[in-house]
Amino acid sequence: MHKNTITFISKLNDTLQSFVNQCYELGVPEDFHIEGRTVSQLSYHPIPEHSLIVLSSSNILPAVQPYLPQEADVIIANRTINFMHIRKMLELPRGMKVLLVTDGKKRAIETIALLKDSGVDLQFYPYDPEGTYPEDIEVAITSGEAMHVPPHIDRVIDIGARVIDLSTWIEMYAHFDYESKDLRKLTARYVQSIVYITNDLSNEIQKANVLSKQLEAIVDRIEDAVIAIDEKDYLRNMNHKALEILHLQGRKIMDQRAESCLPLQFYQIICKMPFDNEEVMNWENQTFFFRKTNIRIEGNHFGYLVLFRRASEINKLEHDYRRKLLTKGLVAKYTFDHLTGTSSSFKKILAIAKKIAKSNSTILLLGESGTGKELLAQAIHNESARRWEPFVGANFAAISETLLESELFGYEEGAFTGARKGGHVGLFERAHNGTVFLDEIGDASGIIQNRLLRVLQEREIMKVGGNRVIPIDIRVIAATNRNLEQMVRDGEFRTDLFYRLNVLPLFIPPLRDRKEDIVLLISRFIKKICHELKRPLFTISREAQQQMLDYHWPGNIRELENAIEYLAHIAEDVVYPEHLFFKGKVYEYKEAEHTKRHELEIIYQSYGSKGFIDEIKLILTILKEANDAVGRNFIVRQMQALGYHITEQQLRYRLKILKQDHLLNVGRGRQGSALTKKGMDFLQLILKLQ
Ligand SMILES: Nc1ncnc2c1ncn2[C@@H]1O[C@H](COP(=O)(O)OP(=O)(O)OP(=O)(O)O)[C@@H](O)[C@H]1O
Repeated sequence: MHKNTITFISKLNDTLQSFVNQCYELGVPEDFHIEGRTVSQLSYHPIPEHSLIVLSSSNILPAVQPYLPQEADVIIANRTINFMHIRKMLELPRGMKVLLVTDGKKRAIETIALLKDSGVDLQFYPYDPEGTYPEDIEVAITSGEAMHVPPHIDRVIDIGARVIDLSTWIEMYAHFDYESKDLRKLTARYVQSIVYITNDLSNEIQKANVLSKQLEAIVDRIEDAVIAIDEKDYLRNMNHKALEILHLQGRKIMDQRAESCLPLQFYQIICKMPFDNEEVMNWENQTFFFRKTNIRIEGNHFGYLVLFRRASEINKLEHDYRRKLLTKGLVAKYTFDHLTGTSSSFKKILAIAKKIAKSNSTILLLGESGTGKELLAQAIHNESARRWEPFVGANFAAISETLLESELFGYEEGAFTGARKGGHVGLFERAHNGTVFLDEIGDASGIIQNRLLRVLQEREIMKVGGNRVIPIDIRVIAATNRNLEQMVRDGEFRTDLFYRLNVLPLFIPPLRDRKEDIVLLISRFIKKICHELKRPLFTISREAQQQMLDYHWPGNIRELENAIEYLAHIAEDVVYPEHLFFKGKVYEYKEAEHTKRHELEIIYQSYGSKGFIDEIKLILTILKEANDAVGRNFIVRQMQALGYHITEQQLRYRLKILKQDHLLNVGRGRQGSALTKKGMDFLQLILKLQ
């Protein structure tokens, strides 16, 4: 029989194990004999006689009682946290919500009390299998009982079973009359484990200091002014920029209440501001862009961050960026404000163009040469979300085919004789994130069409002589004055490429079909050119203006602009008919037949999509056969006789559309409607296509 036997008893084996480990760690005297029993072992593994019995908790006393030897000495252990494991908890952010899990709520509450006494600053919730706890908890802490942690919590910190505290050890030593030197050794060892963790902590604190200095340096280098305020309204960080804007340099404000150290009006602004929204605010007569964001760490809220910057600085940045693009020739100069025109057809185009500018889809601009397709493409780019990114144009009629491929896709170094060192970045690559304008697409050769199709389908390019694909993000706007549909039919243009491009087609009517715009354009160009030439403004006589309105402008707006420039050189204050170089020329409606037909086809498609075609065909046929202007009543009656029931209101709407598209003329008052030449052509097209 050993003289100094201690028998530890607990419910769980792990707890017994941690007690035995603690004996070795503390270096108990050699004549100590350690025994261990779980409660369930007691029935077949009795407690040795004369042993000092140490119970893990008073809870197990009733279960142990029947097995206690007579006059046994029993100590109920005071238990404490194993400090070696406390570190894991200190890594969690202060005040974070955590679930404390043991085998029952009571012990969880005890452990929480212990942890709080040890200075652990977390928001603990005791786990109760039947109870509730906040749903957003993401971390569980357990003292050796990870098996009870609810399965949806992924992060579990096991701080091990609680160990026996110093007071119980002293009580055990006293029971066996150990000398004071043994006690001193015990306390020294016990305290040492706390010293280890203190050392660890001081290292951690040093590391944290370095990190915080690094963070400060980084925050200071941010161009925005930054303020971090914690959830209790204390200022935790503020960079130089913020100090400067708020005139707070040199003041000791860190870790003070934000309300008491920030200028009151400023404080009110940031309090009222919604989260995660860019806000424009005025402060001391300057405009600022503000942004306020929550600071969340592992689902817990730790205050918020305010970032702000003077609008003028942002404008400067954007300006600099644009200037950079400009020097590379990658900027779209024109916006919708540069597009002149008041005719209803032109206004309709502008309205559609503004709408489709916002989308990312490919746009196909159709129209005769000089109608403003490139101008519109630039305006669309500048109205889109890509406006700060490059706008790159390629003209398929202007570059030779041999050059075109390397211009579009770039080439690798050594791709061919004469290839530049370092290779060449192609147009598509330069346009990355921006817009590519494919002008005169109808002039692209078969080979280029194949390559283009690939780019549009795959959104990636391969350089000439290269073997690597480069992904690109571009918006495509294509333009042509040719009839692509006819070209497809004639086998000159790839069908699949046509469908890729024809996503959002937009037809710009020739100038002769929107004469209302001519006067406005004339006055705009006069101002522009006189300003450039630094000459006084001039006017156009009524007769000359009438001739200009009657002229058919085959070169469209470009021709009109050139005409005004010419006049600015030759005319004094007033332009008379004799100044006009096209005087006497007769308007012949023989401009590109294909463009005319294409326009009619687009009208056909648009009526088709509204389901009007049959009715329109009937209306046009009635008008044609009447061979004169007829009233609405007449048309309604004729249609009814042919089995079509249409109200006068419905008819009025259809006539309005036909008039807008110049397919018929509607006379004033009771004069009725009559077919135009264009209307006649359109009827023929319907008959042909049906
Ligand atoms: N609505 C408009 N308002 C003012 N100027 C315009 C307008 N449309 C075109 N212009 C001017 O007319 C000229 C021709 O325009 P643009 O080059 O865009 O035409 P385009 O249809 O692309 O011609 P092309 O098919 O020959 O390339 C340009 O100088 C442009 O500034």
